[in-house]
Amino acid sequence: MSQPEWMPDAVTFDLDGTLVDTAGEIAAAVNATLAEFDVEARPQAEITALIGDGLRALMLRLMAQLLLARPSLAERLQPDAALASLERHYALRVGASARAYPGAASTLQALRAAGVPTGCVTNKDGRHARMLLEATGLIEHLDLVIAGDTLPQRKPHPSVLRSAAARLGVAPHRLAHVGDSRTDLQAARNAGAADWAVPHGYNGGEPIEAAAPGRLFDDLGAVAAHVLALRGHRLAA
Ligand SMILES: O=C(O)COP(=O)(O)O
Ligand SMILES: [Mg+2]
Repeated sequence: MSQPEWMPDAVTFDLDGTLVDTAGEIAAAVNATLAEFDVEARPQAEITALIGDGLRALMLRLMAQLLLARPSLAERLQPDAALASLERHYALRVGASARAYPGAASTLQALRAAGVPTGCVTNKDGRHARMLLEATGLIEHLDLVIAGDTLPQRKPHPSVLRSAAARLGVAPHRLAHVGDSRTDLQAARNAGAADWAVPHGYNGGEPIEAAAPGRLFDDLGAVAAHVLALRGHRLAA
């Protein structure tokens, strides 16, 4: 007799690039910051490729790239001032143009209706994450939000998804985490959770296939369809 397929008891989702397409407003905030320091705008793709470890990390990496190419920019692009400016510009825009990916709300809803708790685990700061989840209406379909400043560590540290699992009342190996980036897959593997992915996100500008996800879904709707089919199978047996 064949083994029944592994089925999660809870599912967590990454935010940027997984539940919500935030790249446009992040790039707009970054370019508004650069303009304030008299630095020319960068292409959206260059900024998008830096999303994944939080806003501060994004800006510091972008500045390192810019300063490498043009050391003289150091005179006017100071890290503390640039980070403070980005915080202001992003706070003005967060949730304004970001859109939930197709199927985000219905997927969360369907999972919960089937008795599978849902969470959002992001490296974004909590205040920004909450604003986005409220603006997109996803917050009401989530049992848990863990942001980049909720715990002492952030993804991919093993404690993050272990803590998510504990708060959702399941063992880490009963959790599936769905993400758009290598960081998410690593966070899942480090915690002993399933490393699932969707292809529509950012992942440093590289296809997520290169990071060998345990399971790659075409879209968010396919995640719910998969879990519900497994549960139906299990319930019917
Ligand atoms: O804000 C970021 O850079 C990353 O956020 P994410 O963990 O939701 O992808
Ligand atoms: Mg992401």
